Amino acid sequence: MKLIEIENLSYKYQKQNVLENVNLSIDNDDFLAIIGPNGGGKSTLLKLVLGLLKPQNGKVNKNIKNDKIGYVPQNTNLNTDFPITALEVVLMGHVSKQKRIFGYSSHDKSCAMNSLKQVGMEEFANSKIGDLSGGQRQRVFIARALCSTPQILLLDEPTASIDVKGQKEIYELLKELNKSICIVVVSHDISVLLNYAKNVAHVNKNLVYHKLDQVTNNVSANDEHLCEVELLAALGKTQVCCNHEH
Ligand SMILES: Nc1ncnc2c1ncn2[C@@H]1O[C@H](COP(=O)(O)OP(=O)(O)OP(=O)(O)O)[C@@H](O)[C@H]1O
Repeated sequence: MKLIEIENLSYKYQKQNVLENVNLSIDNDDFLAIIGPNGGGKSTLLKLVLGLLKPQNGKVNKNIKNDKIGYVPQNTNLNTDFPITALEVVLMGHVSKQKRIFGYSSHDKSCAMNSLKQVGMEEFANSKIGDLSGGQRQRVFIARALCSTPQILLLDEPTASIDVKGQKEIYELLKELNKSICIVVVSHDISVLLNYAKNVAHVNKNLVYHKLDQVTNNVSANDEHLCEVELLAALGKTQVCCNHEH
């Protein structure tokens, strides 16, 4: 089933064209990697899917309600000194649905504990968010997005500033979640992503789409040094231009 269908989408901030004539279809069981250079328009595309920005040209057709789209934003490592527990962070996933005057119900709390369990963080429920590692903290933010039992989970650079072991753990978690949820990840971790993603969208104003199973014969997914340029070369998009040096 198609969850999202994007047709001829264009977007500009002031006079700067950021996305041009983008087409993309996302199925309910997809694990889609969105890659591309800094400033290429990846986050803007996610915001358009989320409905945070309105298309200026073209359409974003959604076959799901907005509250069934989970979102893990960039830079969740900011403000780690804030005195809040992992459980409280996850409970914030309920806030937009029902504004509560007298705190959270026991049902909210058990849902939040359930989400923490899904990401393997239930034993850290009462830990301060600032006392967790980057990878653990990211799991808590994923748990927060899971509170609304989403059908699709959008993650914007979920493994930025997390060590290699932590990155793999996050992707293993996403692979597990992908058994029942569509996963869309913006990331620069190409070599890690290759082991997990089913499809790749390269966004640099325009969008070029590739089915990843057509690549795995040409590329070793275990190559730690694989970079975006090599991946795109393997995909057949050899006209990519960059200043990359090994
Ligand atoms: N609110 C905004 N107002 C004006 N320009 C913006 C705004 N948000 C983003 N831009 C610009 O739009 C372009 C695309 O930004 P976007 O964040 O979508 O790229 P990105 O591919 O996610 O980049 P990165 O990999 O660095 O996160 C950039 O040139 C950016 O400076």
